Amino acid sequence: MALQLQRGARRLLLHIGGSARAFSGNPRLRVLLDMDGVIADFEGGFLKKYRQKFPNEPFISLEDRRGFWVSTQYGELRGDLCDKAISIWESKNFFLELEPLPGSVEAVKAMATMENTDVFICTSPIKHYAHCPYEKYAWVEKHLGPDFLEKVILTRDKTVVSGDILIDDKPDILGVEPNPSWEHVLFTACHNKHLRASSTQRRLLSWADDWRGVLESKR
Ligand SMILES: Cc1cn([C@H]2C[C@H](OP(=O)(O)O)[C@@H](CO)O2)c(=O)[nH]c1=O
Ligand SMILES: [Mg+2]
Repeated sequence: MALQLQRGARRLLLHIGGSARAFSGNPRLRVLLDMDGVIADFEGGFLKKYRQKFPNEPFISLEDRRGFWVSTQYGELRGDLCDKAISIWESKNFFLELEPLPGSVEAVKAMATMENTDVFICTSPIKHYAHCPYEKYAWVEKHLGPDFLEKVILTRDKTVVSGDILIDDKPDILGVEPNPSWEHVLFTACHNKHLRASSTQRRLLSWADDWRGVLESKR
């Protein structure tokens, strides 16, 4: 009963947004930024390397992408294309060579210098761990600088990480914590742009969108 009341109160505070943090007395805003699809161009990098490796196979243009998992849509196109797609992001240098999404590096650097703001990169490695975790760190060092290595959180479950806001391109972010502390702001990507906005989910359309306004709304 007490636990239920506590959870209810927490949900209410989360519901009224930034004031939950204000009540807690912490003046600092903690921002969690997803990596692939938010600051690094996973979809563009995938399509480029897939077409290079399999020039005679059908492909899905970014315009026609639907659903979060690339391999699912390729598997629907033709069964064997699922494994061909997976072979791309399991290859050495796939994650390292992703281009930054337009404006992302500038925005992340600007955000990190804002007063009362803590920025973390919160990203999930693929389970084929031969290259991905190393390359994610190397990417951060290359594009954001060595100091940012302090800010990398690698986790397969983002619900257990605490923060005020999580900017992420995955529409459903699930894990063991049913009530994560953060508000998920959906970053628009080719695979999610056709989804109908849920009444509670806010979006950031790109890094040209008003990310400063979104952060301010949480203070
Ligand atoms: C397989 C796959 C992974 N990813 C990204 C998401 C995760 O990174 P991030 O958490 O930085 O968005 C990572 C592991 O799944 O690769 C896609 O964006 N699409 C895919 O189809
Ligand atoms: Mg992502």
